Amino acid sequence: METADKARNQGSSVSILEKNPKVVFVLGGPGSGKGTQCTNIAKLFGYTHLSAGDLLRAESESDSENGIMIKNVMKEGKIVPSEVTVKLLQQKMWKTGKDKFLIDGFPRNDENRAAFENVTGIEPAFVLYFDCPVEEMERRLLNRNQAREDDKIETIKKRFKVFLESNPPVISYYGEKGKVRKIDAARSIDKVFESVKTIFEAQD
Ligand SMILES: Nc1ncnc2c1ncn2[C@@H]1O[C@H](COP(=O)(O)OP(=O)(O)OP(=O)(O)O)[C@@H](O)[C@H]1O
Ligand SMILES: Nc1ccn([C@@H]2O[C@H](COP(=O)(O)O)[C@@H](O)[C@H]2O)c(=O)n1
Repeated sequence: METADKARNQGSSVSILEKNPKVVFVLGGPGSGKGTQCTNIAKLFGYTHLSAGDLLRAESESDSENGIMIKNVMKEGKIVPSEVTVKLLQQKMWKTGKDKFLIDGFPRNDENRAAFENVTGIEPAFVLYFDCPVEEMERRLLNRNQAREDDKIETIKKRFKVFLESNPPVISYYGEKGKVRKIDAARSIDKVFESVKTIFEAQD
């Protein structure tokens, strides 16, 4: 097998680095609007949108050895071990063949952050942080289509608790590096996107 093919199969970090990818982490609580805004950013600015939650949901439905473990962790609103999530992201990044990524819902905690940087050697260009009050996020999640098992109120409460405990260290870490772009996400989708656009126009 050719080296590049091997690397592609293994999700090798060396191969990803060859592309010198630009990565933007997109953070915010459950229901803050990350996915909605990422769809718009991807369209307008040509980024590839990768949602850590979507990758984990897909993996949980597969026959993989991790499937049941992931399902159970997600049902409890907890954070899946970093090596699992980083591997999924790494493989997906390589398979797309693209070099500009929005990574939505990652890093969820400091362990996620360190694992990604250690394994891939990639530092984000910046971190978009959608700041939204819990009450508004709860309203949005309960009004979403109720297609996700973790959008039941019991799991929503657990997800908020985990977010409130785990997100601040990540924001502090990147804040000290001057990489956090905080956005008031408690406004309409269009208003939030106006702020988002200003940030990306200044970067690209
Ligand atoms: N600014 C907004 N104002 C009102 N509703 C919004 C806004 N942004 C997103 N929504 C709606 O709120 C719900 C949650 O949005 P979205 O899925 O984008 O959030 P998220 O941060 O990706 O959530 P999760 O982390 O749970 O995946 C969706 O139904 C979406 O249509
Ligand atoms: N880095 C991550 C991201 C997500 N999870 C798990 O997935 C759930 C849903 O995530 P969304 O971003 O789609 O809301 C989340 O509650 C976690 O259980 C994770 O473990 N690690």
